[in-house]
Amino acid sequence: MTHAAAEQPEQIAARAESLTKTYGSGDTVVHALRGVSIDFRGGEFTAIMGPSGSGKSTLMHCLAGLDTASGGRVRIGSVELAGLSDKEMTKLRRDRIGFVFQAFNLVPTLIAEENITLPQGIAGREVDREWFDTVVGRLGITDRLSHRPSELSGGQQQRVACARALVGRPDIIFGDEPTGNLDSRSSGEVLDILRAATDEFNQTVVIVTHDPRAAAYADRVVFLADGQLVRELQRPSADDVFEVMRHLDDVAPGGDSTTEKQ
Ligand SMILES: Nc1ncnc2c1ncn2[C@@H]1O[C@H](COP(=O)(O)OP(=O)(O)OP(=O)(O)O)[C@@H](O)[C@H]1O
Repeated sequence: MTHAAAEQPEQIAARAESLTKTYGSGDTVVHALRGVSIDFRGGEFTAIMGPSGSGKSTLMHCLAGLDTASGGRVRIGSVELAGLSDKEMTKLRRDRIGFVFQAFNLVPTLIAEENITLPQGIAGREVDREWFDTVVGRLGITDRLSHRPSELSGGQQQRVACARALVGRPDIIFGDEPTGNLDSRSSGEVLDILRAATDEFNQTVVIVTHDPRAAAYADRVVFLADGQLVRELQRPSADDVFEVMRHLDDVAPGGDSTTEKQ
């Protein structure tokens, strides 16, 4: 089929189509997503930005199969999430997706190394020791591997969570504020390794961030306002991102954000 070939579906790591998400009903209804359509190409690093409450986390959770959309469709690779059973969804998340989410806490009784390799163990896969050493070395946690999470700083725990997401080399990595707890040096280490995941291993990275400097590591920055995609920048500088954010803050919340559409 020439049409399918032209679309090159294997190049799309994740896709949202007309995604809507509504919380509550009646007077308390919240339209967190109002019809979001977006593709994430394989090997691309995307940052999602937007004012507080604009729907960033909701979009990421729906894309990662952690939350169910109210309407529209989500695809990871060529797999449509709506058609999956709970078991299939768990397998897809385990095999294809890495998470660096603040809510995804480390297991308190396991040392850092065990936390990092846990998903591989559950999946019954061998850990690539060379890649493991590279990841923990680049993240600066080699000397913290035998410590439990309670013996690590918040930033170190965050880097352990990042290592856990990277070690299995998933097709796509979702990060919700992956540098949220980190000082600028540690942030740089996390962002460098996410950048390397795309540049060196053709993995796809999607992060939510409030930090224009973090967004400047991405190939593409997309902006949400009031549940809609309103802007997109390719390879922007931190200053470019900051300028757009400032303008979005002016029109949000609930303003006529669609006028921002390009
Ligand atoms: N479980 C929920 N129940 C009701 N409303 C919710 C729920 N989760 C999110 N919302 C609402 O949906 C909207 C989008 O929330 P979301 O967390 O996606 O925004 P965000 O852009 O990630 O915000 P922030 O930058 O503050 O983390 C907000 O108005 C929020 O209050």
